[in-house]
Amino acid sequence: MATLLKHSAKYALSGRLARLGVHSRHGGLQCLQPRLLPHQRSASTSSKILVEMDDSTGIAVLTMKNPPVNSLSLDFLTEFSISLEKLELDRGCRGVILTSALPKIFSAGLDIMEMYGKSPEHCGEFWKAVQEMWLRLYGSSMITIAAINGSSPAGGCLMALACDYRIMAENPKYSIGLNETQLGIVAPFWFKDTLVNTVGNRAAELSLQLGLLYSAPDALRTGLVDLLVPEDKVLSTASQTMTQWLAIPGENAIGSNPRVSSS
Ligand SMILES: CCC/C=C/C(=O)SCCNC(=O)CCNC(=O)[C@H](O)C(C)(C)COP(=O)([O-])OP(=O)([O-])OC[C@H]1O[C@@H](n2cnc3c(N)ncnc32)[C@H](O)[C@@H]1OP(=O)([O-])[O-]
Repeated sequence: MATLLKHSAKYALSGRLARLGVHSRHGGLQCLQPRLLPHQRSASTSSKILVEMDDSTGIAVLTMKNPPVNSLSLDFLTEFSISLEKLELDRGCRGVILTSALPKIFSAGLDIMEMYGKSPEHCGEFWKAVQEMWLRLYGSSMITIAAINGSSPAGGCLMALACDYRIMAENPKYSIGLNETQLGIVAPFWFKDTLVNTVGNRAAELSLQLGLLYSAPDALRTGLVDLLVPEDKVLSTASQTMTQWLAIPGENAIGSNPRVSSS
């Protein structure tokens, strides 16, 4: 499995590099651009993803900024996979925190406009990009933490589930879950497997069959997320947690991960 994940995650992206520089259809959002200290660098080349690498800690923060709701369009997914691949190849990078620049939304999931009225070729390319995003995150050799600072339905939840650890803002208005059934869609088996691996069989059955969206407290109770913290502490807690994980000697935290080490 590990070999499959790693090899699948490495297939060429160069043909899609041309998509970089395509601007958001919605545009216009003012994202905060933190001032970087000398040991920090912006590794970002993309308009929809901000990557900030701290060389002193080996931690990168990957911030999604695809307004209005961080929907996972083909352009966005391509940029995401390229950004993650670059970090994977950066020997100094050991951990990635995934978060959102948008207020109240982590990610609204797959961009529904990519699935409506498009050619079979476009749908195929889009679907490949969704799978690639999942393969890259789920099979990453870095520690990955989702700092969930807003709602995260469907594909947004999949993204969070593909990380090693999930920290969510304890705002009861935010929800997370694989709600595809409610949309008349059957979640693919790898969505299901990712959920089962996180919450167990029974909770996953209920969750998928009913298309449940969980409030932040319910998500914690179900095991969909690992920790709730006040909204303004999500990112700092993710950094502290990452530091703990990276303190595990050698590659042991990665090596102990059943999904990476099972083959
Ligand atoms: C096949 C395999 C499985 C499928 C997996 C999936 O992920 S399927 C996907 C399953 N995803 C869902 O079921 C999520 C559905 N979305 C929601 O539940 C809510 O939008 C929200 C909670 C994310 C944000 O609530 P809020 O009150 O803060 O914001 P708002 O609601 O006012 O929306 C603002 C604008 O964003 C637009 N837009 C929204 N989502 C999408 C999208 N996915 N894509 C594109 N666009 C989207 C929305 O139309 C509107 O556009 P407008 O009119 O301004 O041009």
